[in-house]
Amino acid sequence: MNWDDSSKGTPGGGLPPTDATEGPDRLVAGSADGEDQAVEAALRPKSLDEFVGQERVREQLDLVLKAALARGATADHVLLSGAPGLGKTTLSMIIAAEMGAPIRITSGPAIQHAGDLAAILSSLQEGEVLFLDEIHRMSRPAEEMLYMAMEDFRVDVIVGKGPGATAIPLELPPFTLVGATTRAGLLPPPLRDRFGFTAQMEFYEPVELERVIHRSAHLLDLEIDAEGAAEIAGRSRGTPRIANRLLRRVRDYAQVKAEGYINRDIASAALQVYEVDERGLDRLDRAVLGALLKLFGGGPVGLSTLAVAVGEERETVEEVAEPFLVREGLLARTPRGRVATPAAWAHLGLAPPPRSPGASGQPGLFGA
Ligand SMILES: Nc1ncnc2c1ncn2[C@@H]1O[C@H](COP(=O)(O)OP(=O)(O)OP(=O)(O)O)[C@@H](O)[C@H]1O
Repeated sequence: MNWDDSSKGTPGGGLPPTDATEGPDRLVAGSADGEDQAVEAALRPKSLDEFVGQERVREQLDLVLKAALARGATADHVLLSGAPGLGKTTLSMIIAAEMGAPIRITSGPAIQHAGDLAAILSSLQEGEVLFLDEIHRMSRPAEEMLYMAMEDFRVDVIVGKGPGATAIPLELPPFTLVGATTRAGLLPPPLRDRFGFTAQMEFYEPVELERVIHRSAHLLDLEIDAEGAAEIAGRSRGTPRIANRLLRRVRDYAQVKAEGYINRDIASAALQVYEVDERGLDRLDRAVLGALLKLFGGGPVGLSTLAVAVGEERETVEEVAEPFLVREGLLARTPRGRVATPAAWAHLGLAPPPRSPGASGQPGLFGA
C-alpha cells in the first residue's frame, strides 16, 4: 500500500512542536546548548596531539602549520566542513595555538553588513586567526569583501552614497581565516577556491569516541571503565559533543545511584532513563520509526503523513529525525515516500509483514 503525501496541515497532539533544526532540548542534538557551552571550554583539546581522531585532517593540517611556521609566514586560509559538534571550533583554536597566534571568533549570521566585516578585519593583528563559524550564512556584500581580503589582504571601504561614493582602499595585516560550515556545498565556488586547505570532518568511530570519553572523564575527575566508555560511545551518534553530554548525564546517575563509578550497567541504565537507546536513537527518532513500521507497514509513506502520525512538524521529521535514521540505514527516502529498511524492523524488535506479490521485485524501492 502507498500512503499519500498530500496533507500539509499542522499536526496536532503528540510530542510538543520543536525547533526544526534540533528538537526539544535533545540529548542527542549535535549543536551546543547552554550547559555545553559552559563546560566545553574545559574539555576542548588544546593541541593537535590531544585532538582525537580525524587522522588525515590532523596529519595534513600539521604539515600546513609546520610549513608556515618554518617559512615564518602566516598559515593558509583553512575551511572546515562537517556536522555540528565534530570539533571545528576546537580545531580553529588549536590552529591559533599551534601558530602561537591570537584568535578572534565570529559567525556568518553576526556579519550582516560589509561594514561589520571591515571593522573586524581592520582591527586584526598580524598573523591573527579569524574564526568565522557558519560562513555560508554571511551576507552577499560581506562575502564579496571577504574575497579581496583573503586574496590581497586589502578591502575597499565605500564612503558616501550614490554617484558621490568613493572606495578607499585599506591595507590589512596578513591573517589566517578559518571558515567553518556544516554545508560546504552551499559556499559559492569563488569563496571555496580562496581557501588553501579544506578539511572535511567525518563522524567519529566508536573507538575514537571512547578515547574522547576517557579523556573527558579524566578532566572531570570521574571513574569510568572501558566497558562503560564503550556503552556511551555506541550511543553518541559519531559526535564528540554528544559523547561528552551523555557522559555528564551518566555521571549524574552514577553519583546518585552508584557512588560515582561508571561501568557498562550504570551507563546503560542511565541512558535508558534519558531514553537514548543502544544505537543512539532518542524518543523522537523511535516515534518516527515506530509510526513508519506499526502504522504504515514499513512504507512507502509520504513525509507529511508520517509527520502527522507522530504529531510533529514536517520539517522536524525531515531535518531532525531523518538524517540520522538515513545515516544509520534504518530509513530510506524514495520517490514513493519513506520506507523502513530490514534493519529498522530488527532494531525495534518487530517482524516485517510478508511481502505482497505486487511489492516484490520493484526496482528502486530503497534506492533513492
Ligand atoms: N577530536 C576531538 N577530540 C576531543 N574532543 C573533541 C574533539 N572534537 C570535539 N571535541 C569536543 O566536542 C565539543 C564540541 O566541539 P566543537 O565546539 O569544536 O564542535 P563544532 O564542530 O565547532 O560544533 P559547531 O558546529 O556546533 O560549532 C568540545 O567540547 C570538544 O571538547
